[in-house]
Amino acid sequence: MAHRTLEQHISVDMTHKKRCNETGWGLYASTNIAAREAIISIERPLVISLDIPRLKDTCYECLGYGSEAYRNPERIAWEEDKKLQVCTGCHVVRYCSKECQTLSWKSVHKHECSLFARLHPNILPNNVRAILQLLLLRKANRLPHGEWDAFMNLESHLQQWESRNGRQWEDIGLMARGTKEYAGTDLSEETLREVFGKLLVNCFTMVSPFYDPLGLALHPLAALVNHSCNYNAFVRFDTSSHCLSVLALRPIARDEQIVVSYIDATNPRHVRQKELQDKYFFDCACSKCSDYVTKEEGVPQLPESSEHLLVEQRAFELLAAAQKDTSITGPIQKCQYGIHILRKTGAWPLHRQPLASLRQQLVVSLIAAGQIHLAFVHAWIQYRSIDPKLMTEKHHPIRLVHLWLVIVLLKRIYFASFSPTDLPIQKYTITSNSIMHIKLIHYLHWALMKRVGDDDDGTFAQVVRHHFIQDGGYEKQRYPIAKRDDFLKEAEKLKACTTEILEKELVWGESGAAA
Ligand SMILES: C[S@@+](CC[C@H](N)C(=O)[O-])C[C@H]1O[C@@H](n2cnc3c(N)ncnc32)[C@H](O)[C@@H]1O
Repeated sequence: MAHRTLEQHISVDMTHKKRCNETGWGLYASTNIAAREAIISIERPLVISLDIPRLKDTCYECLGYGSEAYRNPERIAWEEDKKLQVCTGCHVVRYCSKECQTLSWKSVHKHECSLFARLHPNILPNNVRAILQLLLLRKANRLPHGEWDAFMNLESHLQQWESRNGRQWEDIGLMARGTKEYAGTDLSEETLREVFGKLLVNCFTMVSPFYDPLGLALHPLAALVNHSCNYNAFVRFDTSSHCLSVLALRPIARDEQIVVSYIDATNPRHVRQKELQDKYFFDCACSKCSDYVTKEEGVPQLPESSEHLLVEQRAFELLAAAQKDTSITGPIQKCQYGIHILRKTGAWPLHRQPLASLRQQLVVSLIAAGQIHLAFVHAWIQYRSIDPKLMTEKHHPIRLVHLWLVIVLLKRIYFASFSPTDLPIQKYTITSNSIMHIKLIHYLHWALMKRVGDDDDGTFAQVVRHHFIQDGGYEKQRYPIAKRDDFLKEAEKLKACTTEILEKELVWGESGAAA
């Protein structure tokens, strides 16, 4: 079989590479690039690997969601129901159709299936599966021409991992030893340690078109994009086409460096700096890290007092604990308490972290607990009051996904057969006027359509358009303008409801903030 070259996988590339002392190699715009334009598009990155929980509810080939995914509240945004069939060879990976299974078998799975079967019921972590796949394809001479060499030229920070001599260095050693045994490769353990170092430093978190984390992905060209907390580009995955793209967030001038954010850039400066040093071995010197106060967000980069620092630390701990908690009420309580202790200080505007992340986690946890009405109110606060401060571009992909979530929740409320149990929502319930409710959904969907634009052919844009057409959106498009007064009344109701819920966060009763 003829091998595809590195270039054949790259359908768009508007960059050239340059090296500088501080940041190593980086990618620069080779022409003026408009906001939202694709800078790089790569069909089938060199490596993609699903997280262990996602192997159960995600098709191993097209990465579409199976029906199991509905139990995962983060995936509320995707409304596609597929029954997945497990591979009868290994009992590890699943497919939504025979076609997907055949494609996957031919391209990768036949090389790894018997190994997965041998280890079953144990499943290797995603980074080990990623490297095994790479080595097995290399051994079978099935890697696209040039990609192995390009991968081996990437930064590994191996010496720094070694001199830090921490837990991660131990893990790198263990993974290298295990992989050598499983893949039967001619590469030495030293080279395999280097291979793992390269994976850790250069992979992206692979997300669905709705930004649900799915696993990891790596491609040697995209790996050359450097970091800035004040980024001008973002990474997107269109799962069904396996396309990894880097898109411009704002206009980028010719010869300007393309920079994405490796981390959550909305976090406080000291948290960002620590994460970048821990995972990528550098001190960020971007414009956002150099300012004492972040101009756009208007919040101090460092907590103002030791008391605030302690509260911030506690709130971050509560956030991490809520993310891990698999019970129904536990994560809700943790988020609400974290929100309460931050807001009680009087120093945390709604968009200051980790307050914003606690609210986002609260939305996810409330959906999991079936408290759709309350989840909607918090999602609404996030979309209206928090996102515009944290992400100034109206078309920022996370803002669009949050708006989509608001629409999906409003739809769920409309079709829900139950009434809200939460008192403030009962008082102002937005379902009281069902015609208005439908119009609000349509109005927001229309606003989202405008922000997505007509020329975006990504999966997210396609799903948004598909649902708009299915709901008869184009015929109804005049409603919002004709009934502006009704909308204002509805907006007042929503505002009163959010104000009451926000006030309650300042009080901590025996059964929590919402008591
Ligand atoms: C994914 S690689 C990016 C390509 C890399 N510059 C190279 O030469 O291969 C990540 C590494 O690039 C470097 N890097 C990325 N962004 C940086 C920044 N803003 N300042 C300093 N170094 C940076 C760090 O060494 C980091 O571990």
